[in-house]
Amino acid sequence: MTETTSLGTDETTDTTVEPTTDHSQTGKRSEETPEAWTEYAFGGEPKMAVDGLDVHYGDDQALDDISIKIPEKSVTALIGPSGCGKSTFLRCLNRMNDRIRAASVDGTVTFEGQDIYQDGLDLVELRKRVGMVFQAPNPFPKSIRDNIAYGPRKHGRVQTDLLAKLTGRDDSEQEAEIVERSLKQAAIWEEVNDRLDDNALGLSGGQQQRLCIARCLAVDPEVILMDEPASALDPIATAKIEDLIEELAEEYTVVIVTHNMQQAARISDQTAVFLTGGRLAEYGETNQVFENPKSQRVEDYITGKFG
Ligand SMILES: Nc1ncnc2c1ncn2[C@@H]1O[C@H](COP(=O)(O)OP(=O)(O)OP(=O)(O)O)[C@@H](O)[C@H]1O
Repeated sequence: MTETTSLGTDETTDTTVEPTTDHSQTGKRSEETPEAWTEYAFGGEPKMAVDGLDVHYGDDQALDDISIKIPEKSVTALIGPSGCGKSTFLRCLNRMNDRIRAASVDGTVTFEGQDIYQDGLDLVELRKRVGMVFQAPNPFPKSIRDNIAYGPRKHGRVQTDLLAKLTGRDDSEQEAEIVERSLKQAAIWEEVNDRLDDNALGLSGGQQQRLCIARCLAVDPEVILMDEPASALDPIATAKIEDLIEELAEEYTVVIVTHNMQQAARISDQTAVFLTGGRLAEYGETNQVFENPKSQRVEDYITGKFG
């Protein structure tokens, strides 16, 4: 994830430069993006829908008129060259950009038809329903158990502290169930169930990332946003995360930013390709986007001609 305060065109990633390929044989055009290239007709109501989204950091535009409908219980991959706005887009889905002073967001983002940018929206509730997992695993410097129980305690779902006990309420059993269920869902229970009181920082990087996924699951989200969740991990840990994401998509709506095109092709149901300038070049069913892209620029990007 790029977290900078200055903007500017990086010549090495400037995909606004036309590729040198002769497109006359393919009939694909690279300069325009017809709506048909980004309108993915999947049938049914979208879990989330983004319409005419523009994001600026100060005077610099990071996203330009993005419209996407995200189907539920599936994996949506966001790919594209560095700096094209993938992380910015992801952060718009649970209003994490609100925390960036320079960011201004225009357009509409709905969650099950409800505008998430409407005044007075409960952001804690939104981020509970639309959870996020970051590139670098970021467990709290607490025990494994406390990491998982943190959210349920904060949201008042379980009370296990001294005051609760004094007032006759003790949800320790319920908390233990949430901890076990979340760790099992994140495929890490077997590795940690005998050391739940150990500090989470003692786990390996891959284990820490699955712990962070478990922490996100503990508050029962409906959508899970993942920003390059495996980029800091070795191939074995990455494979575990990929398997886990595919399993999670049976129950949750997953939106993942990845630099790894093979990963996107392996695990996602639909793929959105962003290109420099913060524009959406193509959005559709993953096999179609990778095997028969409508956009020449997307084909050039996927085949490694630039980016
Ligand atoms: N906090 C910020 N303040 C100012 N500009 C930002 C900020 N975050 C991102 N940008 C700028 O917005 C543009 C899009 O950045 P973003 O991180 O969303 O792209 P990305 O596609 O996720 O990049 P990468 O693949 O390198 O993580 C870039 O030009 C970046 O410099």
